[in-house]
Amino acid sequence: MHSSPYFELIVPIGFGLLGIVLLACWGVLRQQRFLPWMAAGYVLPALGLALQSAMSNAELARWSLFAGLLHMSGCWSLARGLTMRRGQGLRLWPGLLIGAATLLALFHYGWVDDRIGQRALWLSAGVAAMLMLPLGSVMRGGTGGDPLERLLRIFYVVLLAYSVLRVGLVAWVIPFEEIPRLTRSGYWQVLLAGTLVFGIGFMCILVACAVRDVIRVLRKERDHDSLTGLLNRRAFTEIASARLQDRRLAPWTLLACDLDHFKQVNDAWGHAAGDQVLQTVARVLLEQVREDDLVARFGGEEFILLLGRAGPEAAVEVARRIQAELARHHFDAISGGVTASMGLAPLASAAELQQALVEADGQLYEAKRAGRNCIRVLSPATASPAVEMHGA
Ligand SMILES: Nc1nc2c(ncn2[C@@H]2O[C@H](COP(=O)(O)OP(=O)(O)OP(=O)(O)O)[C@@H](O)[C@H]2O)c(=O)[nH]1
Repeated sequence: MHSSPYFELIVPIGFGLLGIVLLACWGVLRQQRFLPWMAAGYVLPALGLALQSAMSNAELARWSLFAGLLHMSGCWSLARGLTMRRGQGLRLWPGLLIGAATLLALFHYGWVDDRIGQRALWLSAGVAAMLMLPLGSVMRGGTGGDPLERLLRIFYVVLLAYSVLRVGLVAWVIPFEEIPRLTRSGYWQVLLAGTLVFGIGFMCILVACAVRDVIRVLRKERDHDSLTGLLNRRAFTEIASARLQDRRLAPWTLLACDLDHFKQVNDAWGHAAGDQVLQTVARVLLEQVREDDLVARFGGEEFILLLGRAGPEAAVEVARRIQAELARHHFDAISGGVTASMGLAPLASAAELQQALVEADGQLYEAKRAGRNCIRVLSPATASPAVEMHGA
């Protein structure tokens, strides 16, 4: 089996292009800082392969150190990119040690004692050892059932297994010393074909993961209030409509909560202190409700809660609890607690959501008019503002 010189060139060029695609993706997805490392993990070995493909065995001996450097630094970049993707670092010294040992061996078997088989063996072993560096980082933690993450892991494990297997093949199966020109041999052709197919697959998964991660971040930014991290109005409406389909969570009550005289907090302690109070209030609200309840900030100092498995009486209990907690809470940014007015409205289905928002807001307005720091509830039976309760 003899390889075509075109094929020998197509593979490194293909790899270089894949590296450029990764770089271009990084240009768009700037937060994905692992992408340039992965791009280097493609481009540097591609240069090494191109160099090797163009040479006779005698030339390979003289250039082996340089080609080895390209392969080693490329593999280290790949390892660095994979650990960075998992939000971890990669220590430099194990990579330096592996790289130095490999290059030393390549120098010896290229310049001192020219033995192509030994060079191939040491380079394969160096590549396998370098690719092992991110093993712990890639395999640690669950994939959360994410098919892309699982696929990425599988690809990495196959890449590692292949690079280890290659060390065995090179050591015991392939008679390198009898191959007149390594880069025209069947071994080289299979190596290039396998590397190309694998490289394309790996790159597709990497890009898909990067795009998916960016979409997740954008979606989070779209759905959440940047100051408190709570749901914003848009996301609240969307998620509440879906949650209201779940009959197991009935009955529901909508709770509108607005801090009293918040302008005075800003005026007395400054806007930054006001921001900190809003963040703390958001935490208090989340602490006082169940996990499947929804808490949103609709803007300013107004918060909306959807309470499940809570009729008006249970919801009033929650509102009282929140008021009591806000009053006694120690806020770092201001002295003393804050008070809040609350308006409650029951609802039976998603179709009633918009109406219930208006009603809860109406009750909140009533609570403000009644002197603040109190709770108003729209009675479900009479659909009129019936219950009046003063808070803590
Ligand atoms: N620090 C801070 N203040 C905000 C934010 N959004 C709105 N505010 C302030 O909240 C205050 C709301 O003032 P008002 O609407 O008069 O309400 P209030 O002073 O709480 O009075 P009542 O609601 O009637 O009890 C304004 O001073 C806004 O500038 C924010 O994100 N951070």
